[in-house]
Amino acid sequence: MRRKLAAGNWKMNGTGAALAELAALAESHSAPAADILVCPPATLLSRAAEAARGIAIGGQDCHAKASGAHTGDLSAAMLKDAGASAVILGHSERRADHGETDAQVCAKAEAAMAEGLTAVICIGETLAERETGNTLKVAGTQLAGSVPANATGANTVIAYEPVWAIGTGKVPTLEQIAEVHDFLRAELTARFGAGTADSIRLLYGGSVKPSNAAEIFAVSNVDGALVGGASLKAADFSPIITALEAS
Ligand SMILES: O=C[C@H](O)COP(=O)(O)O
Repeated sequence: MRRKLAAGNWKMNGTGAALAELAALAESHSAPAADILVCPPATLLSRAAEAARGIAIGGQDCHAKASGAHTGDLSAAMLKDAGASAVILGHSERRADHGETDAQVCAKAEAAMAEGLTAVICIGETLAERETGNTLKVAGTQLAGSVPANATGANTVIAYEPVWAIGTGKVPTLEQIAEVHDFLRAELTARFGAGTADSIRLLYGGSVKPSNAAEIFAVSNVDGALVGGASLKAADFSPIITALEAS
């Protein structure tokens, strides 16, 4: 049985004052029936780890190399040292802004896993790809190229995030979410076998809010959510976590 996961991605939002939201979240969910992960900007990782009290903390990216001349980058070991237990990799914003390829995402995931971090690997189609009927083809290609061969339920989480649903208020139909999540589970089963595939959590991401969370969490093979905007305030993220716990 997969334990549900509510993951928050603060993206490039938040200074020290935002840690009050994390503290409030921890206060409201001291014994959660689902795993909770918050991924703040790297500048807040250490302080977030102190404020989190039971909530896991994650980074939003890491370099594939352990150290070296890579100005501005952070290694998996650095994230771990700052208190992270997970890292988001291959988010569509990084794929778009920094040209990250599936192979690069895979190398980063291998580096994260080698440090004992859980890799939250993001995939998802653009609107043009959906409208041309290529959603599953894109999802399958990204999954195959971005997920390392040593993936397990302990070191890997997959987040399906349609690019057109991120920060737009647009959400796929529940049937569309189910189609992709069922497909991803089948692809993982074909590659890793049922035992491993059944242990890897599949998150949905893209305009998840308190008002739509429960119906999304009822969808086949949805094991939680990767939440952007609605993870910034405890008042928004908390009811999403509660909906997940009840699902
Ligand atoms: O990583 C989170 C996703 O990009 C979703 O963002 P959003 O909830 O603001 O649409």
